[in-house]
Amino acid sequence: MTTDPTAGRPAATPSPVLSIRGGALRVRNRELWSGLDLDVHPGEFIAVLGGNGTGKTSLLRAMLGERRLDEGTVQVGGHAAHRGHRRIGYIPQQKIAAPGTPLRGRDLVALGVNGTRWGPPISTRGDRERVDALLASVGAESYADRPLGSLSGGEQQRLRVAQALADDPTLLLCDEPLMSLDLQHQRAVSELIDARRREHGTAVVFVTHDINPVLAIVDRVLYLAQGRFTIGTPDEVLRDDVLSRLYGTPVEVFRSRGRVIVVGTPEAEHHHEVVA
Ligand SMILES: Nc1ncnc2c1ncn2[C@@H]1O[C@H](COP(=O)(O)OP(=O)(O)OP(=O)(O)O)[C@@H](O)[C@H]1O
Repeated sequence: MTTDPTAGRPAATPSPVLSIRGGALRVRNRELWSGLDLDVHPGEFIAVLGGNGTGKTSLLRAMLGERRLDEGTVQVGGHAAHRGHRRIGYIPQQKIAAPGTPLRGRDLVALGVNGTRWGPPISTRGDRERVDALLASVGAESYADRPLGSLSGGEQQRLRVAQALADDPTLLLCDEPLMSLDLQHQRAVSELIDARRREHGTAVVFVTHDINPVLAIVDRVLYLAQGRFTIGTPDEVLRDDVLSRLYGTPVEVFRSRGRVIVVGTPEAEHHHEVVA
């Protein structure tokens, strides 16, 4: 197991945006993981991989200050994580709006701009211009005035990205943002997030079941399994020996046409699906 919080990174890097020391989480007397040290630096893209219930969402909630770690500390920008941090953008696990939802895409993005995510409607000209710029940045102008419930999953997800970028975040937390999107929209949403971190130095923590759509842009992987974890570059982590040690069972990693396929994990056997 790799425990070095800077594993896989070159020396002499700027101060971390996010820093976890000795992190541990437990649910109902079950340890999800412990001893987690992780530094995430400006512009870094960290993928968090792992099967169902390994604590990926709980980890993001600890970064958001919505859940306390059972041990250890989480700092964002040098201060203890707390709720309502203005410089954290959050894309929660996708919820497609019901067909009758009257809220428009423009309103969703405006909620991110006007101070609190659930605050009053915006009114100032500056805010309206900011909403227009955000809508343009995700290519959503043409459907911004339609009710959310009438938009496709990919269109809604672009709007969620725009909302998460509204506060000019230094840290962007994404919880399965590609879930139920087709390949074209997976690529489009990944590119939006990648552009943000390249152009603004936003650090990205990206929870995903499938690393393949973002394999080319991931700097490091935090892989959670069996109450343990490992951290490193995709080449360091996505290997037979490393994952076999992590899972405690023989696991094979195949690479084909730029894709990674992991075979032999308990998740793959139970769900007949590829994990990474
Ligand atoms: N509020 C809660 N109360 C009790 N148990 C919880 C709570 N939130 C999460 N858990 C449990 O903690 C474990 C980790 O949940 P979490 O949602 O973090 O996992 P995950 O890795 O994000 O899973 P998935 O891939 O299925 O979304 C699960 O067993 C879950 O049932």
